[in-house]
Amino acid sequence: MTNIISIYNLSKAFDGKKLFQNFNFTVKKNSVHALIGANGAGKTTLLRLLTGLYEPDEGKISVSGKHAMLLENDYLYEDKTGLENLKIFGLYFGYYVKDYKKYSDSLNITEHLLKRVSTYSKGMKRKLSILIVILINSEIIYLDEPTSGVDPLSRVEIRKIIQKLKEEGKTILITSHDLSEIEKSADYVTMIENGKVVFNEDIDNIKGTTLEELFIKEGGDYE
Ligand SMILES: Nc1ncnc2c1ncn2[C@@H]1O[C@H](COP(=O)(O)OP(=O)(O)OP(=O)(O)O)[C@@H](O)[C@H]1O
Repeated sequence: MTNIISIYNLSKAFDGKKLFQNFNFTVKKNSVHALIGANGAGKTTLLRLLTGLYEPDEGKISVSGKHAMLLENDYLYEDKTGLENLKIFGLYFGYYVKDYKKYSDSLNITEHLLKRVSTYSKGMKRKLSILIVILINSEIIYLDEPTSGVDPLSRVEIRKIIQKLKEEGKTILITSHDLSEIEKSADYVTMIENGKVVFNEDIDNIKGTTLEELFIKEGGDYE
């Protein structure tokens, strides 16, 4: 499998403090790759570097394809319905709203789309944001904490949609603190700490030990 994302020798500092130094990282095309690490490890910053929001100080970042990103927080029009949100974001991003049903059914939010977002639970808002990101139909999908604050049933639905996207040929890079969820949905896991790769594994190679055990062994302060 070819690499769709390659980071070579990245350095990035904030206010003179180095976060990433000689950092190397690759993501295989059409895989589900998880980035884990304690608070402040650099996961969101890495996504910002990949999406061009931040410039590297040194090194090379190569991304072969268009991306869309689920942000850490949901930015939705609370006083509009779910469907109206889909339409508004469709205007911004240039997607056709008619293509949404197969995904909204999998996410189990179709029947809620005529309700105002202000009546939604955190899980429903997260799923609506994910639906918008999916409809953008880019090759690479970044999901920053997709299951944070989400109920167990919605977590299963989000996991299923990630697999569906993979079957459609997408590449998905997820940041998460939800290690049991990552074990179920990722093909590859990279743990970062203080801007360094602590381990980078094929999920099949860590079977027998849990990600949580590995995380603690490698020094992360898992909450
Ligand atoms: N624009 C910025 N200016 C100054 N410091 C920054 C900036 N962006 C990120 N940082 C610093 O980089 C470090 C990593 O933050 P980041 O949000 O990437 O961590 P994270 O792994 O995503 O954490 P969390 O799990 O809490 O979301 C933090 O110490 C943060 O203060």
